[in-house]
Amino acid sequence: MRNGIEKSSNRAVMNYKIKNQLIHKLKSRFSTYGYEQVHTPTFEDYDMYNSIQQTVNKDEMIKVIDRSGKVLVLRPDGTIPMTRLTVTDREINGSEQRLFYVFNVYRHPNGESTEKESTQAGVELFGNKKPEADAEVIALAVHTLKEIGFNNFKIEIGHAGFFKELIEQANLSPQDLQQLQELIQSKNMVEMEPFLTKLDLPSEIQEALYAIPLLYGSPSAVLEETKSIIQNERMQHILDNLLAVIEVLEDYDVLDFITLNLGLINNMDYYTDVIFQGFVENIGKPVLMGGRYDQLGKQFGKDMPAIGFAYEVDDLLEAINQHKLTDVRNEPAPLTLYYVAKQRRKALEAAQSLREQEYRVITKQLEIGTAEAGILFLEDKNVLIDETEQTFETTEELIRLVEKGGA
Ligand SMILES: N[C@@H](Cc1c[nH]c[nH+]1)C(=O)O
Repeated sequence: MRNGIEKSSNRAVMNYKIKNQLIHKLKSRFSTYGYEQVHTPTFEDYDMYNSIQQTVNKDEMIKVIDRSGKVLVLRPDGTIPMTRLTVTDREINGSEQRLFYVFNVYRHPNGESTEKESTQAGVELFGNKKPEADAEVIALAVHTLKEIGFNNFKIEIGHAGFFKELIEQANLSPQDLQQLQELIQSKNMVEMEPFLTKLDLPSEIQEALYAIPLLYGSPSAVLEETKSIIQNERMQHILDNLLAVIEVLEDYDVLDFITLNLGLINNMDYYTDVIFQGFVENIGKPVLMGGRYDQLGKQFGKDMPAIGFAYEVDDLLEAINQHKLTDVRNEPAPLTLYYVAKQRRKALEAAQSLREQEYRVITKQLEIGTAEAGILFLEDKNVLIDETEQTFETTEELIRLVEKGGA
């Protein structure tokens, strides 16, 4: 205990501090790639979400009704409002845009989680369709994960169009499609085989679908294997596109962190091309998700290619804790300044001067037994009690003592 420091940091304070430091780190890194921060409203028009295709699942949205009876929704996603903002804002409309955000999204939980509210920190790159843009955001994801201190992590890259292309030819019922997606996602090869047999598909489609969960691993090997199940030009185009992105990622020197996973399925409908998720060791769910969504802009009136990703900040924090990567910078605890009633004015003045100099100061009336250490304004003297006791007259003298003591 120095200068009346009360060991204050309780769990809530610590957790918030760690979260803030993480967010600060992400924001600074996003900025160094030229992304600029914007914000969108928390309450949004339900009809807007309802009127567009490729939207958030309606059951997941959290609705509220305003005084006029209008149905609003708590921001269920970042990418949709960011796209609308970019399309409709005349100032930023037109050219390439790099934007980022840190805000909460609200969804009715599905799966194990019970939280309706989660913090996302995401980037969106609008107006660029090139593989270089895809690689840029993926490289940024790698850069941030490395910087946080993870060594063992992977960005899994897949393609939203690849699976779609195959199932289009298979013509499945929604239930079968759902089940197939689950089997692919869990790589459940044992159940996959009888399931596919039952569907009675042309054999080349059946084989291709069966192969999807196995198209997983180092980019070069997967790209090679995938060649054998290419059914048409569109699939060839998808493969060429993935290869082009991988080549840029090679130049970013991040291939060690990349896995190709053609069975990857993201839970948002708006993805059209490359999709990806970030996984760190021993954490079962992805800490970041993203992909290209070139058709969303059209829904708001402008054809505009786009790619981005978002960290689930709370999941990322859990991973940081598990991997013991918290590095909370210990700021000096606040100084405590005690006074007897008669000296209150003097003490408050001194506190003010210290605060002007960015010290954190708590003031308290002195009661018997309260002050073992701290800055005391007593009847007959002012004294700084630390490991030693030192008296002082003026605020300047006090500041000198505090600086010397490294309080
Ligand atoms: N909005 C997506 C993540 C994302 C950002 N940009 C593109 N995708 C999600 O919540 O999963």
